[in-house]
Amino acid sequence: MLRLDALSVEVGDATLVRALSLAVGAGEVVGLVGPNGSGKSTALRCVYRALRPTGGTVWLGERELSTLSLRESARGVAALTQESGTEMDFTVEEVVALGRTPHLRGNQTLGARERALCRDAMRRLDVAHLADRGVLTLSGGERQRVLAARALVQEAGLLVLDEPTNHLDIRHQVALLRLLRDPELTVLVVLHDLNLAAAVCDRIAVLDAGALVAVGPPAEVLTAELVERVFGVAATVVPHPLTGDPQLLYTLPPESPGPPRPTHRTRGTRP
Ligand SMILES: Nc1ncnc2c1ncn2[C@@H]1O[C@H](COP(=O)(O)OP(=O)(O)OP(=O)(O)O)[C@@H](O)[C@H]1O
Repeated sequence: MLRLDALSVEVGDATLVRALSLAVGAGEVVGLVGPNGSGKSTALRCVYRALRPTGGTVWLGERELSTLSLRESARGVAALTQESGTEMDFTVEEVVALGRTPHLRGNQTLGARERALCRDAMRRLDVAHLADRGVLTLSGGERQRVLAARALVQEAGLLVLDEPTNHLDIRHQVALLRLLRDPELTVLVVLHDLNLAAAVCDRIAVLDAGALVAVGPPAEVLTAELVERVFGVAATVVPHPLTGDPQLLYTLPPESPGPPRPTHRTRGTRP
């Protein structure tokens, strides 16, 4: 469904993404993880056409992404990203309806089916009660859920999400990730929380310094050795008692002996 073929992004002397080859099959959820600055968002931006790669090819089904019109690619790829902002003072209902734009012609308005689709997405993302509110008045998590609803109603074959759980409380994180486990959806998602990634993803791809260093089912990829090597963190990996998914437990390392702290001066002891 989605295939990145030796995708590279170079800016000046820097290689942000290095010959990345990765496929996401129809109905699959693939997670992209890696340290800060490892190239995850950059790779994703090439998929939703915010950035033109300097090398390699993005295939959407049988078609090369760069040959599609913007309307065609908006029907094929829906994105929920850090760039999905809504600076205009639309209502929640209006913002969600914007997700249908790639399917409308000219000034065509939404039909009954489309309005029902929007209502359903708002219900699933728990924002129906906010329908008439201006998006600029929403909290960060509420706004993130509105943008997720907008991406869902786009009914694109492929959904790409960049840290979609940003701003969400744990109930809404779990609910949003649950929505991704829909056989109708093909998903490429950037996640920082490796435990949530293990719970939701069929496969996990690990980027380090722009290069793919591991890809496979969570239990094969999320080993203590990989987490130490890529993230520089000691983790204990245990199977989830109910699902068997790998879960990582972290302990804070002892504080390194830095310079001596200034001694606490108590009142009345000024020299
Ligand atoms: N236009 C640019 N020019 C130079 N460097 C850039 C440019 N855009 C991004 N970078 C750098 O490329 C690297 C990869 O950035 P990217 O946003 O893809 O990382 P990321 O893996 O998504 O990180 P994070 O986990 O912090 O969101 C970073 O070091 C970033 O500073």
